[in-house]
Amino acid sequence: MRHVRTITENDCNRQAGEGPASPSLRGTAAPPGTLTAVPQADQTSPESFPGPPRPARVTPVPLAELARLLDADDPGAPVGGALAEAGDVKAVSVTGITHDSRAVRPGDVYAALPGARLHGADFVEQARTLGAAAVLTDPGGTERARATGLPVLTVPDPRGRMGELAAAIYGRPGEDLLQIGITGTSGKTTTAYLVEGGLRKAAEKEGGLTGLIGTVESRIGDERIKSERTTPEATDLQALFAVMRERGVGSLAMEVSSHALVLGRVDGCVFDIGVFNNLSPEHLDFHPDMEDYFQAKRQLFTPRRSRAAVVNFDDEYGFRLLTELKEEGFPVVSFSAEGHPDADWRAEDVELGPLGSTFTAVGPDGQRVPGGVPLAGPFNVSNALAALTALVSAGIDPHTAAEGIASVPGVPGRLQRVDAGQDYLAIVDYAHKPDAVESVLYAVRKVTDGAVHAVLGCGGDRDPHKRPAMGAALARLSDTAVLTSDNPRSEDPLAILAAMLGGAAEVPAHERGTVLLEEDRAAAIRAAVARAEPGDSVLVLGKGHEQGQDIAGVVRPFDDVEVLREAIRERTHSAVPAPAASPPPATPSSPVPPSPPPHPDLSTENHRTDDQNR
Ligand SMILES: CC(=O)N[C@H]1[C@@H](OP(=O)(O)OP(=O)(O)OC[C@H]2O[C@@H](n3ccc(=O)[nH]c3=O)[C@H](O)[C@@H]2O)O[C@H](CO)[C@@H](O)[C@@H]1O[C@H](C)C(=O)N[C@@H](C)C(=O)N[C@H](CCC(=O)O)C(=O)O
Ligand SMILES: Nc1ncnc2c1ncn2[C@@H]1O[C@H](COP(=O)(O)OP(=O)(O)OP(=O)(O)O)[C@@H](O)[C@H]1O
Ligand SMILES: N[C@H](CCC[C@H](N)C(=O)O)C(=O)O
Repeated sequence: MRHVRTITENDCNRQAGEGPASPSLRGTAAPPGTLTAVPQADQTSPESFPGPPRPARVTPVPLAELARLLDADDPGAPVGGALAEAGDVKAVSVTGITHDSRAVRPGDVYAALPGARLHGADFVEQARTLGAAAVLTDPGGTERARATGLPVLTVPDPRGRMGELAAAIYGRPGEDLLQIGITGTSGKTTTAYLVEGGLRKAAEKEGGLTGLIGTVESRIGDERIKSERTTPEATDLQALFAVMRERGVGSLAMEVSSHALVLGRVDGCVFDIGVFNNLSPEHLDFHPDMEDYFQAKRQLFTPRRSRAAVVNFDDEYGFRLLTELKEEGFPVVSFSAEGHPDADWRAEDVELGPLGSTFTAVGPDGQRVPGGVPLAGPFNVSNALAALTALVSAGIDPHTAAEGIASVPGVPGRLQRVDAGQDYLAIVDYAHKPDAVESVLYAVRKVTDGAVHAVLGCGGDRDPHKRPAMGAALARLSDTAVLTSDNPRSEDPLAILAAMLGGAAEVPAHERGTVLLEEDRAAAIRAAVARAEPGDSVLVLGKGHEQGQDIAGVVRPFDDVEVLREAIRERTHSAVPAPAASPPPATPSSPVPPSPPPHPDLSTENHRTDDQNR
């Protein structure tokens, strides 16, 4: 597959012991929860253009038409309007658009955007060299753009216009796709996979391919492409829609982050269904407060962005959204995994298991649909019910939807089991915010007879406010809490650890497990594995599917699944018995604060209430 960073046919993309690499995620022998993540973040074929995929065929659009589009919608554009800035536009036509000078292809509009760190206008020369046909920019970039000799379209807010322009250049591809967009602090990726499972099942019956766009990967049918971020920038998103349409995709599930809504990445899209999962503290470096964060997500549920809403009745912010949407007369359907009778769809007869759960989805007309989800934890019942409600709202038969959801083989890095023949549970999960850490620890506690040993770090250059709460959650809810590094990025890993430890120390000593500090993530994982006994659980949290660790701007290969598997094998082969029931001595790399008795006692007598062990 050219021009696309594809991972479908890579041998790394399968589990040990599986058969030959399959182009499909379907039909593999892997048990639930073991789907692998994309293996190489930067895989490109030598002859391909850098950057995300583009459609093979685009009908050239005269630049004058684009200039008119901008002027028509923006009579207030400065210096005589966009058209006046565009020079001799009659001779120029356009076949693509990008906001990244490095990804320019011949015939593109290069959108030179003002950013928080840089101005895209500083890269116009590179764009010209690579064959840009024109530049879209703001007044601050006009002069630099003109110096290239290219036609220049100037508007006050080019980021705000880029999406509609991209949609116009690629022939409004989103209009030909059934689109389900999912937002919320936690569960977007999982729900998107589950929705795609339902869409696939429907497509098997009705024809066509399905698509997926999200944090881990994008999928065009069975082809898997590494993602750069949760929601692509508008230029890349519209191109991806066009590729999907070109290859016969009829429906797609997509994650919509709050960044995407604020930064115009989904401009030019109207989702058939917008799904709201939940809201809890996260990204408070980007959003000044929770209200701003809620309002950002709220934008998805306006006629400009969605035709109908599916909302979590059980979530505090979900309930507020539901109430507001009903008052506004916006079409909305609610769901409740807790079985609230006022919700349109609710879960009954929920049976939670270590590998997944079953439930009955009860609909507004009393219909009863047997459902299942191949991932453990009550929150995944909620994600599955969200998916089912969205699929039904999009017109898919509920039984087909439920069948498709239950047949999803797993979600990379989400409650992903690692099995190297050990007699304890080992799990990799992407929990990297307080609410998710708590949810996953509660879920694993429920299915663990013995002790829970959990490893967690916090990402650098990301919301610092969540660090103490994450440290506290780990200390409170695990028997061994190993605090370690995530992606420190430009920050001092020890400073991040100090903030986590501060939170852990706030938990009264009798309510917390043994707290260990180990800056080196692989060593931290080994430390957790070293403490595991039969019937225990080892959890490695925060990085999930990620394939690298960013330390001081250098990304080294690091895959929690592989490191955990290796640690388990090492321990099995060295046959070292689990350490005796006393904490290891404090060393410079493990300055352990005063800790309670070790886990055999903790698991039963850690003074936790039933509620805490819920
Ligand atoms: C806050 C945020 O999201 N910022 C994004 C934004 O940055 P920015 O506007 O400040 O851009 P900048 O770095 O100053 O650069 C200015 C312009 O120069 C361009 N440029 C820059 C260098 C160059 O060589 N050539 C070039 O053309 C850039 O493409 C950009 O258009 O536009 C950039 C270009 O697309 C993004 O890379 C950048 O994402 C940053 C790196 C990021 O980390 N974003 C994360 C937080 C994010 O978006 N996360 C959410 C997930 C949230 C969740 O659900 O957990 C997501 O949707 O992924
Ligand atoms: N509905 C939920 N409620 C609470 N926690 C959840 C829920 N769904 C998933 N989680 C937890 O959050 C983690 C991230 O889940 P997932 O990737 O599905 O969410 P996300 O919204 O896409 O996250 P992100 O925005 O950080 O990429 C999971 O690994 C799990 O620990
Ligand atoms: N979408 C999230 C992912 C965080 C994952 C975690 N491993 C980290 O690096 O902080 C972000 O970019 O903030």
